[in-house]
Amino acid sequence: MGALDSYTIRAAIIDLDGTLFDTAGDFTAALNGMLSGLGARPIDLSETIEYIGKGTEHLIASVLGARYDADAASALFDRAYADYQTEYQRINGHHATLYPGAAEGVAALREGGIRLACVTNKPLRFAAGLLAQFGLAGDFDHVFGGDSFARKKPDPLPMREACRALGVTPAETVALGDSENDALAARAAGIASLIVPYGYNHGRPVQDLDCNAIVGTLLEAAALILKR
Ligand SMILES: O=C(O)COP(=O)(O)O
Ligand SMILES: [Mg+2]
Repeated sequence: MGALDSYTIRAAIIDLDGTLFDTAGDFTAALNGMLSGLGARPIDLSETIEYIGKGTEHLIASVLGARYDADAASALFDRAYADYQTEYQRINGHHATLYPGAAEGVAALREGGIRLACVTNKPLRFAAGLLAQFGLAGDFDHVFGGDSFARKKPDPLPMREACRALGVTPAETVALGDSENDALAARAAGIASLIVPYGYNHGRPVQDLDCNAIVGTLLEAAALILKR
């Protein structure tokens, strides 16, 4: 019995950071550009990874919160947020790599006639820019970012809106992600989910997540979805 045997899947909603791409190096470089302008302690990859996944506001608030008291962190937020975006725009894709099986999984799903949306908490322009750099933009029917809707994952709104845009029901859709934000959003939207173990789940094991299955790669996910 495969994890999706009772489903007829017509669409997949794929997360970006930690699922398609290892972007921890891009995040770390942009944060360090911002932190050096503030004269604050730099960040390393392992600290960055704990904060990725809940969008830019959460990321900046977490980084400042680990370096300043609450009043100083909130006073610095607007400047830090603006500086971070400038830095990220400049370095987007310089350090990012596709995970093994990610491009192959996307290609297999497309060839199998599955409609695809990318739903990420990353700002839309950075997500669209990265997909374009790696030649994947054309594979997605829609791309939605953390600034595309009023609420981000783990709220189900982005998943519901993606289903609407794709012209499918939640029951015909599967979400592929790397974190609790994807699993919770999918569950609340009534969408099945497959989770990869190699991304960013705030330092916690993905085995504890409420999902349909853990899959080693997106290519493995594609095989389950296409029931090959
Ligand atoms: O920008 C983030 O917080 C990461 O977003 P994602 O894991 O939803 O792609
Ligand atoms: Mg992710």
